[in-house]
Amino acid sequence: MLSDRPVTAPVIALRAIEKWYGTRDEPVHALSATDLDVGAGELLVLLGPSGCGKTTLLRMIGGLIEPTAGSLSIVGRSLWEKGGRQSEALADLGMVFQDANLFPWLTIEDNIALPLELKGMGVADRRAKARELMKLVGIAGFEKRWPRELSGGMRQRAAIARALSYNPKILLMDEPFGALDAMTRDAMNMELQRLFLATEKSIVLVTHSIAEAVFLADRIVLLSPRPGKIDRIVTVPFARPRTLELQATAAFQDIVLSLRERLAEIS
Ligand SMILES: Nc1ncnc2c1ncn2[C@@H]1O[C@H](COP(=O)(O)OP(=O)(O)OP(=O)(O)O)[C@@H](O)[C@H]1O
Repeated sequence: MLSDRPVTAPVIALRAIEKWYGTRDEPVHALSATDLDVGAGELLVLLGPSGCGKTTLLRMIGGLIEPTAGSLSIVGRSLWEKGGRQSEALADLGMVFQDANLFPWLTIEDNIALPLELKGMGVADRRAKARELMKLVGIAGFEKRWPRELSGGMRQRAAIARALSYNPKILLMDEPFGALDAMTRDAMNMELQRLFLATEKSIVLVTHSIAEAVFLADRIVLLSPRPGKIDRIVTVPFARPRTLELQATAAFQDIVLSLRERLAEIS
């Protein structure tokens, strides 16, 4: 059975994208020339051993790091302009990191509304939008709370709501649940799947967890290190919505096991 979300025109297209970091010693070849497409409405997971370039790749897609070579387009528009400036394609991207990075002096709703404030939206409209998003991510009722008053999982929900505030087509997530306990992480995986199905975003997510990758992904891009490059791309065949019970099935465990074996070989 193939995934029920067909991959259509790419919303992210990488062509021969490469990254070298200059350091005091030798330059580091973080990613060798890489081609990759992410389809509209696809959930793509980047998986691989420490140092294989997952974060580098995600940050290049997000316009936070400029590639050393290659081209990168977002919904058909080149992300980088001449002179090292990002183009308007940046508006199609929302980012979520391992740490929620909420401002402690702003209420939850004002944290979520901040990108809209920066775009010049009035206070009533942006708070209404924040409330709508809080309902979507399951934290309605906490509008006037401070970030410190929320659990780690709730703070990550707020960070996701903030990333969705200006309605980007693509969500980029760097180990968004890496700091959460196992039960909260399971709950957040279910929540992310619900959001993914409800909003029809494309998502690129970095994780260290093989089970999380197999549970969430339409396709898993396995990267190998020194220098970082794509080792293989694994299509995950399970229909959505997926339940946590799926993880106990032989079919799920088979994919986890083959990825674990390959990870051990390339680490
Ligand atoms: N700013 C930097 N300057 C120099 N080298 C860097 C820099 N950022 C990353 N690197 C190097 O580039 C390589 C890829 O790093 P990156 O953080 O992208 O890997 P990763 O797969 O995300 O690792 P992890 O799973 O540990 O987070 C590593 O060798 C790392 O040491």
